[in-house]
Amino acid sequence: MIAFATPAAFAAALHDLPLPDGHSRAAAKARQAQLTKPPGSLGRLEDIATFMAGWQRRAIPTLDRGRVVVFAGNHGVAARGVSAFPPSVTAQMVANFDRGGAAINALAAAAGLQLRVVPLDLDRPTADIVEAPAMTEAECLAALNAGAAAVNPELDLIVLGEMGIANSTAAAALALASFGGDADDWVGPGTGVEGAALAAKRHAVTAAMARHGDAKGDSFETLRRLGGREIAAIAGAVVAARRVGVPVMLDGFICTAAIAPLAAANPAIVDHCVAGHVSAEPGHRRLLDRLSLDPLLSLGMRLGEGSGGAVAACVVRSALAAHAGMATFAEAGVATA
Ligand SMILES: O=C(O)c1ccc[n+]([C@@H]2O[C@H](COP(=O)([O-])O)[C@@H](O)[C@H]2O)c1
Ligand SMILES: Cc1cc2nc[nH]c2cc1C
Repeated sequence: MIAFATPAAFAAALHDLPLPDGHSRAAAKARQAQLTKPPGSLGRLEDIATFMAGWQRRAIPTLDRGRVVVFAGNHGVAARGVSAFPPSVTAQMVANFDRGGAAINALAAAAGLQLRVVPLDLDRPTADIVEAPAMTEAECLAALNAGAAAVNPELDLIVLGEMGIANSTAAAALALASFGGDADDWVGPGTGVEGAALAAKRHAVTAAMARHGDAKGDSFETLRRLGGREIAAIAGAVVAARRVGVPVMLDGFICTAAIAPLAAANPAIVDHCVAGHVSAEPGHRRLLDRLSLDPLLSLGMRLGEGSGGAVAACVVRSALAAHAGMATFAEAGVATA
């Protein structure tokens, strides 16, 4: 299992990243060319099969062991009135996940994925990022390692999700620190703020950036100062998954923002990741563009909790079913072009 002992060890894990297996990719591509369809006619499904083959290191990849992991955390910046909901909702939704009543329970089951929920110190919110670093070094390392611990090397796919009232403020700050621009480029309604609350959110992101902006260029420090526990856990999970060769399905704006500081340090960190969807949060499209990620779906979703990633996993399942199950031209006796 992967663990990061120090901030320097985390930074080092972002370099010399493992590559997909070229032979398995080539074998999958060759198989696609032999299946009974005009070449390329399954479009993106063909690319998904090849992608999964490379990371799973086999010509015929599977989705028998897929897992959704939802990390939850609370945020001190919530006290600034930047969310439409009170922070108590984070723990209440975790209880709802545990009872099976949330969207992700239904969507993970529909996608044939196991669901794991990881609450991270919910009764100890991170510090308000306008006033102080969100986390201490030890807290940030613990969160990164909680993420890494959720990655079983035997998984065929891991779908990452989050729950945390006010975390779209932290996500906007991370995107700003990683890719520049101004607060307006990255701040949006989140759970549904408008008017004075939206202005408070914009102000919080601008002020947090003024305080912590000198950390940009250092992915650990950026996560520690501007992120949150569930966000750092996603970052840790993405790095750990890469080191053990497990492909990752990303969810919405917050989930994607978690890897923005990593991609700023090494853009190749996204190579084992698929963007499940583009959420309705306006900054998400911009962030995906900066990461050169092309989302599979655009459904107007903005829920988080891994929901968009779980729906997109159904597309992966379809891609792999066609790849494994179709006959070749030779097997079916169908004439080639
Ligand atoms: O995934 C998204 O793109 C997304 C967009 C807006 C809101 N959310 C969810 O809503 C919460 C963050 O919104 P907020 O307004 O509390 O910052 C958090 O629990 C997220 O999972 C998620
Ligand atoms: C009810 C609710 C459910 C959520 N799931 C993810 N983020 C959420 C935010 C709220 C407010």
